[in-house]
Amino acid sequence: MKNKIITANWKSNGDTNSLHNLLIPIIDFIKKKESMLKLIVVPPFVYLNQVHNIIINTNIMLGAQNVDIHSNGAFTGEISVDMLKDVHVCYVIIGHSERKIYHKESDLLISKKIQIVQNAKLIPIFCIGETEQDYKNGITNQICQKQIDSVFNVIGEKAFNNMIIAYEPVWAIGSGRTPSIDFIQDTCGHITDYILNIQNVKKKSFFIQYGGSVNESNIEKLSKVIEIDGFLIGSASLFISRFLKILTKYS
Ligand SMILES: O=C(CO)COP(=O)(O)O
Repeated sequence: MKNKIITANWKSNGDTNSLHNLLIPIIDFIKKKESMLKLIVVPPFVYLNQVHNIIINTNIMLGAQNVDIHSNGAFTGEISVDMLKDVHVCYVIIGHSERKIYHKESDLLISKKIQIVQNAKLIPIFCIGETEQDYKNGITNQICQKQIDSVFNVIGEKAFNNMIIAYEPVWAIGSGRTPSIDFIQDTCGHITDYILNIQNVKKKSFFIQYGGSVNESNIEKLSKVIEIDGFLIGSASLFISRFLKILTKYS
């Protein structure tokens, strides 16, 4: 049976009302549909508690968009992994390209965050992917390998067990453009083989999502990629009619 995991990354969007109004029909859909689909919703930090209270008693899971590497203490403005656990977070997006671009997060910091998250028994959604220039230069595989190597160097091969890896080409995020199906297939296949080789095993113990301009028009085509276990969706997950179409087509 193919894994189907959808993560809705709401980024820095929404408010108390709009997130409530978004979630109610999603919960209705998930309850009615006997589907193998697993759904993770990832609101901004300040709405985690509210969202938890709405999705409680459903099988929708809660994710966070970031975490600090420090535990509780004098780190003004930061959120620790203990706080995330306290508000029932199970997944944490780490290494998103927007955090690399706007907050200058390095591969080393990202690897440390993954370690913190795993030590707390939460599951990282580790974002990797190439810039447009890398894509044009034909070095996508090397870029993904470098990002994977950094995690391996800090945590070792066990890092990849049960992890979600999100292949998100930076140039596809929010642009309306996606790589070809063949390209996604080849890249995700390469990521899988590369990690299996590091682990020296044959069986995959991690999941791969694709992210970047996934929408209601391309979801059917994208879901044909056999290497993919699901999708990390940004803007299309903020509009209920679009998101329900995605869930319907993918279920
Ligand atoms: O960055 C993304 C999800 O983390 C993708 O965003 P879009 O779906 O808006 O392209």
